[in-house]
Amino acid sequence: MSYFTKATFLTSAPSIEHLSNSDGMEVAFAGRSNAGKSSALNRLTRQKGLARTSKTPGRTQLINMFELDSERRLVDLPGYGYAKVPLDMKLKWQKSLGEYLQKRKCLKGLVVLMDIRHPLKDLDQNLIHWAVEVNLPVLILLTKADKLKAGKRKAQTLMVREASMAFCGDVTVHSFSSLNGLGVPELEQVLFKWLGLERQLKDDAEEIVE
Ligand SMILES: Nc1nc2c(ncn2[C@@H]2O[C@H](COP(=O)(O)OP(=O)(O)OP(=O)(O)O)[C@@H](O)[C@H]2O)c(=O)[nH]1
Ligand SMILES: [Mg+2]
Repeated sequence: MSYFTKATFLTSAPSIEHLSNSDGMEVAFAGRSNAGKSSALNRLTRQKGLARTSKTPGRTQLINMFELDSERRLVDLPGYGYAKVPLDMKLKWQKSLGEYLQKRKCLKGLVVLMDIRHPLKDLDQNLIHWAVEVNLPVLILLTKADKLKAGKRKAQTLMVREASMAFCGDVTVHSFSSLNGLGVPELEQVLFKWLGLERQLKDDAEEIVE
């Protein structure tokens, strides 16, 4: 059984300023509205209803925190870039997201999710730049990879890998599908590393062998 299946809902916060506990370690999932952040968290944790997903963009307005163990958390951030959100709210969100990346000491890495068919929009690039500036490692997941045939999927992944080199930081790119599980082992491996759980990875692997 994967370590991540034990995730439980911890708390919701209306904004980053309201986040309390900054002990331990956390990894945040960010991306445009509808990119598939909540679906990815559900797939990772093998819990269909852990994070709320929706066909309507902008569904996750709150920051939702999930606990893995007493020292480790996963964070589902509200999506950005949804056209119908008023401009002042958009600006406020961008400002607080920037502060979260800069100031939150327990943040160990950022997973940036982008639809494989429309990657690296302006706001995605800004976010990755902010993360790289504060030396935060970034994992780009190209979501909904099941929507493309293998050839196009590989071409898109290579294109984003090449483009991401321009960020000059610790940026890794994988294609991902919450529908069929593509990219889940790669995601798990990166999270184990960021959360200081390489030992757990070994245990999980041994369990599979047994
Ligand atoms: N085919 C396919 N659909 C997906 C995948 N991931 C998410 N979706 C669909 O995309 C829509 C949005 O998914 P969510 O997980 O709610 O997206 P989100 O990024 O959390 O959206 P917000 O909370 O609004 O920012 C839903 O209809 C999902 O079923 C995927 O890997 N493949
Ligand atoms: Mg969501």
